[in-house]
Amino acid sequence: MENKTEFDYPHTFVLLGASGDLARKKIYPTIWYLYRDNLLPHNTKFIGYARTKQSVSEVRERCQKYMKIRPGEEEKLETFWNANNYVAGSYDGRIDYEFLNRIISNHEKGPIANRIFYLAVPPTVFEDVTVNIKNACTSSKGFTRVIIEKPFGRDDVSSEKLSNHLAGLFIEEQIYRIDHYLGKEMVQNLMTIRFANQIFNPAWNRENIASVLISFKEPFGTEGRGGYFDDFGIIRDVMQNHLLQILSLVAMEKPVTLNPNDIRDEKVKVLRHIQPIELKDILIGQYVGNPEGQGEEKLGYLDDPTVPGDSLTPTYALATLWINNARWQGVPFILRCGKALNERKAEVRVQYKDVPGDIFSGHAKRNELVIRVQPGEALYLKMMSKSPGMKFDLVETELDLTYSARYKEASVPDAYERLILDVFTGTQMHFVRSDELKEAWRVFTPILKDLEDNHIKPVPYVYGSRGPKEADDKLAGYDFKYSGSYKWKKPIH
Ligand SMILES: NC(=O)C1=CN([C@@H]2O[C@H](COP(=O)(O)OP(=O)(O)OC[C@H]3O[C@@H](n4cnc5c(N)ncnc54)[C@H](OP(=O)(O)O)[C@@H]3O)[C@@H](O)[C@H]2O)C=CC1
Ligand SMILES: O=C1O[C@H](COP(=O)(O)O)[C@@H](O)[C@H](O)[C@H]1O
Repeated sequence: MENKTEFDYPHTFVLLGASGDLARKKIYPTIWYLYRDNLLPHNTKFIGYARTKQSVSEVRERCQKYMKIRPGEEEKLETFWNANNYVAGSYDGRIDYEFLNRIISNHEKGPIANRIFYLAVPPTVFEDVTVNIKNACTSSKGFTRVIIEKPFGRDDVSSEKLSNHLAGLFIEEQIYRIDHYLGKEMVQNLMTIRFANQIFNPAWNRENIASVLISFKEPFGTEGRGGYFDDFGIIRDVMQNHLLQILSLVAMEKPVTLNPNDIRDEKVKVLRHIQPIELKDILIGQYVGNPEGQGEEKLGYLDDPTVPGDSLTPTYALATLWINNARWQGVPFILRCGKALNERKAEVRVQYKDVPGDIFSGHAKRNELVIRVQPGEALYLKMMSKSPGMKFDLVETELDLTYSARYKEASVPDAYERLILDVFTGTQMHFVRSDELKEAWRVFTPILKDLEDNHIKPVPYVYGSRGPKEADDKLAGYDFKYSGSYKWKKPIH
């Protein structure tokens, strides 16, 4: 008898919210890349579902410019779109989902057939959609998995309500909560760096590390999309999820095995050691226009017509978290994120303590291990060395692993590509479990409430700057030393 694997059975990928921005710009292109690279089960069909009446050709046309089609791929692209279907239906009408179910069933020949539902829909229809998937579209002869995107609520209460709702419909193994930062190369590398290198592990603690700075910077503002953002703000948009996920990977203990639940158990454990953030440990900012800037840079957050003129929503935040365990007690973990800043950057900066027993008259600067998530994946360790030649002076230098130089042939997949493929293969290592989410909201809900209830005014900062000046003073107060003396020379390869 022929030996079939999971990948030989029919799979259906249903994209709910197929007419929207996320679907067009991110999800259709992602499933195309996976299909193009033959990474998906060969018998996979794709169905778009949304209220808008449209044909597959219209979906295709709208996605075209985001698909990055290379010469020679035209034929494959045709077969991709031939494997697509589109169903127009409501989000709350069971009858529409029964119709969707019939369409899915049409190609499910054989004893096993698996289904994946991607919810690229606004949170307002989340409950209706999931109830209808459960009642009308669950696979009767294979797995049913649902992928959901943030926001997973806006505080502890609403998040718990959503978790309870989902738990009433699906088991945790069916729920894939996306935090796309968990799909990024260097975020995935954190565990390897820490646990596959004896040089880092013994010094990864409060005896050696002064502070940890985790940053996210974006060089553009809300650009007319402030309506959505204003309801959430940068803390909910980036800090409570992406930056906290990175923190948990930097700070957690070594998991028992690489099993996804062992890893997530450790992430939950370290989060449980974190106290809710206090007002004294946070600084919030909001960008104002730069009169000398160009185009959008001239406009402040409040100039966005979709934002209320008196909005106090932060577009920048710096918060310090304290982990009260034996490894980290007293070490500030500083999370910093903002929009309309001077550059695009996401990085982890582990700053080591000053060398005790100084014999270099105060010239030795602190070591820093920098893990740059983007742009341009890199890991570099800033260190002191003797200046080359006759002199005995110190120089600041680095051990540098820049991916573009070291791995010239490697192509780093996009975060969504990895994560969607993980859903097909059933690996939940890079997805957020409900108890992780609960801990994240426990840490952030009180401070969000404090900021909102007390109408705390964000500090203004200029579009295109490094953020509020006060943020650097705050950093210095948390034992993060910046000397400004490090000079990097890009190597010539
Ligand atoms: N492999 C590679 O590609 C490597 C690249 N480099 C590059 O060299 C450059 C310098 O390296 P880097 O590690 O950033 O070293 P630096 O110590 O020079 O840090 C520079 C960063 O410090 C921050 N900063 C500036 N002023 C202050 C202040 N008053 N207080 C606190 N922080 C401040 C700024 O970032 P922010 O605005 O975020 O606060 C700035 O980008 C970077 O562009 C880096 O990417 C270096 C080594 C290897
Ligand atoms: O989740 C979000 O992330 C993006 C930034 O993602 P990146 O992969 O481009 O770094 C951010 O722009 C958006 O506001 C936020 O919701």
